[in-house]
Amino acid sequence: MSNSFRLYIKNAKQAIVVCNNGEKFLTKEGMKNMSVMEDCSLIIGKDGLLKAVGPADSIGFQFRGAVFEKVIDASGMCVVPGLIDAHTHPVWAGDRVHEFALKLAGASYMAVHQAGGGIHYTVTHTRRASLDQLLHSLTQRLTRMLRSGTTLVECKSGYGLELDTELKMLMVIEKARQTLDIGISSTYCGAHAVPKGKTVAEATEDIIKVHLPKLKEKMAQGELRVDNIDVFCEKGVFDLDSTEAILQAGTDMGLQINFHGDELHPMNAAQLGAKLNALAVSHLEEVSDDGIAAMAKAKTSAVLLPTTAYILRLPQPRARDMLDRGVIVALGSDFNPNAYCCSMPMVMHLACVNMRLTMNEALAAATINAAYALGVSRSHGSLEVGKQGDLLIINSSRWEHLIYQFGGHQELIKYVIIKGNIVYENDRTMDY
Ligand SMILES: N=CN[C@@H](CCC(=O)O)C(=O)O
Ligand SMILES: [Zn+2]
Repeated sequence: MSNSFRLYIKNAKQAIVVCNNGEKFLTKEGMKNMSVMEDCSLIIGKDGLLKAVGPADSIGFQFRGAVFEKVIDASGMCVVPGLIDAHTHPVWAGDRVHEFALKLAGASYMAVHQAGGGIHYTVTHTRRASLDQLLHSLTQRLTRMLRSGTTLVECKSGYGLELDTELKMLMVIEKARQTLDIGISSTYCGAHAVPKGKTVAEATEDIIKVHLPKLKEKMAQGELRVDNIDVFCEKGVFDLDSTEAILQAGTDMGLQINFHGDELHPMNAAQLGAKLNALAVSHLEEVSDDGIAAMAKAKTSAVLLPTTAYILRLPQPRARDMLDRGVIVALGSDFNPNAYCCSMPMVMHLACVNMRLTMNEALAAATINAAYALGVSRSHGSLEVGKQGDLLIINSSRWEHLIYQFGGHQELIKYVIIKGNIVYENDRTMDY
């Protein structure tokens, strides 16, 4: 075995490894007993994978004489896995700050959408934008996410609604994947709204007969990598039958299902997700008891989005009922022009206060369970030997400060590390 490694992090006060038995996800009990090590060191190899995680003394002894490209003395600091954001819409042009004012004055999300604003407004601007413009703004947004501790992010298309713009968005995501440090899971979301001038049936047919075959061709040629398929299943958008047809066509071409459901109206989307073996259904503010039971049984994870319920003043998703019944709960920022939030620490804080998650539950939901929602919990989501060396070093002697200090992550996160490389070092941390 080689005696030369990429990174040695020594003497951390705490390392929150999250789980240590190769679990693919955690449900309520596992989240409660999340694995925390005191006085710990970690080693990451030149392949970017974790080689050792354990007591500082024994790691020091075991690796005496080894050569490290970089050593970080983490005395008094904490190590947590890189955060995983399981739901974002980060590729778009044209902000909607004017609509924020309308919503503050009482307009509902759907009233704005049906009046031609909302997603339609963003579609108009995104269709006009060049690939380079979209890539520039995406890069800035993903950089903000990275500096807030996100090391893997799901990125959706969905502001094109016609083939060329959907492909342009997916190509922008692909270029970001190839050039940026942050990990990306790419999602085709051509069924994000029914385009103006088309019926639901026409839009569904266009997606199944035109968009998906083209996507399949580009994926086969190695031009694009797409991991997931998404539909906005909602009253006045895509109904349950058209949602099922689109998701089934996506799964037939090898995409993982991860879709918007039961957000503004109860749609039985959770049951549909369970029936189709979806990896995840997002939102779920209006999920029924039967939907919760079906998701628990099928191991379809619930991606909860605290910013959406907060900004739109929706009822909170019933996170406690989901946890009590064994649903795999994950978190996402839902970054989009309606919910402009790049920070998973703030998302975790909102999940704790508004959805009544414990801090342990919030961290598990933003790490191992978000990895599960994206189908990557074999390689991501915990600090276990053999997994990718993605982690944060926090300038605090207790990890919970990352959640407790609302908005304080900018002064707390000292290092963001991906595959053992320091991708962000923050000189402005303060340890109180
Ligand atoms: N609900 C549908 N999609 C997004 C909002 C997109 C938008 O308003 O631009 C969401 O998840 O919140
Ligand atoms: Zn969304």
